[in-house]
Amino acid sequence: MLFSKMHGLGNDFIVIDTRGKEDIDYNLLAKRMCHRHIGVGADGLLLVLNSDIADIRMRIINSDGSEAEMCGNGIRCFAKYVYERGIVKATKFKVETLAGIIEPELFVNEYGLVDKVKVNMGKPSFKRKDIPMQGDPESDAINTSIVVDGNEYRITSLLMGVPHTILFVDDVEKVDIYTLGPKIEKHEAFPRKTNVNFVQVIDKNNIKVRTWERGAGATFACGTGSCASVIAANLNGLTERKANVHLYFGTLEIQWQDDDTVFMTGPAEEVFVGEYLE
Ligand SMILES: N[C@H](CCC[C@H](N)C(=O)O)C(=O)O
Repeated sequence: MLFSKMHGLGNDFIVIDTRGKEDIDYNLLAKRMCHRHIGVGADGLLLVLNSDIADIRMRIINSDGSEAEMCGNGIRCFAKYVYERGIVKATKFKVETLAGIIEPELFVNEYGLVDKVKVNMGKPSFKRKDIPMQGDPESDAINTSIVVDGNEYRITSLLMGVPHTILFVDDVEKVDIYTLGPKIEKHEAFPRKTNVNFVQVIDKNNIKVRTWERGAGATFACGTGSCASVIAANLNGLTERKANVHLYFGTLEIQWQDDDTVFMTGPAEEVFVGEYLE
């Protein structure tokens, strides 16, 4: 099976054109191909499929085999993949996902290759029934708290295509993400678990984010998590609605518009193509 290995600021993916190959167990394939030692290695598997309601359809399966509704870094890679292979001809198009229709816009360089993608990520939801999160279904989870191992943590949780929980810290490098991340990811407050973002505010327009992803563990970057982190920082009075998210391999530009729409702009890279032999 032919694949492409891509990444968005170090959040890495295997991309496969699965049009006409729907009879494969992609949850199992994701676990095998994403394995860092006996597979190709990636945070997730992105599938290209036909759509009846948009120009193309994307599925995202985490490295643990669970399927997510959306993937911000992934859709930038996906958009580059389908454009450069002529599967989609336009530089702005609609992608069907489990989180709804997402609209990437490609920036093509002088060689006809995509090096930056601006994505309309849609609108966040703050209601606990949408996140989903325990508590009054109509209430939000802005600046609330949860208890983990007897310790209380201030959090803000919201839905940005997928569930995200944000904690503000003084230094993202000093967070024990491997201990606290999974405990919050699987906390009973979140019926469908949650992605966990540790956020260090630098100033009103700049933050650092370190993410523990639902179904994938610690990643170098998370697109939906970066969007959710800027939204949460603004709601908590810490940043403007437009901010740069500084990550290990570069920066994502996030803008939460007054009409509630979120735009994310950042790079997408293709590293290699290969053939999976299993
Ligand atoms: N890495 C992705 C998020 C994947 C979400 C997935 N981990 C889940 O919610 O199960 C991103 O860039 O937005």
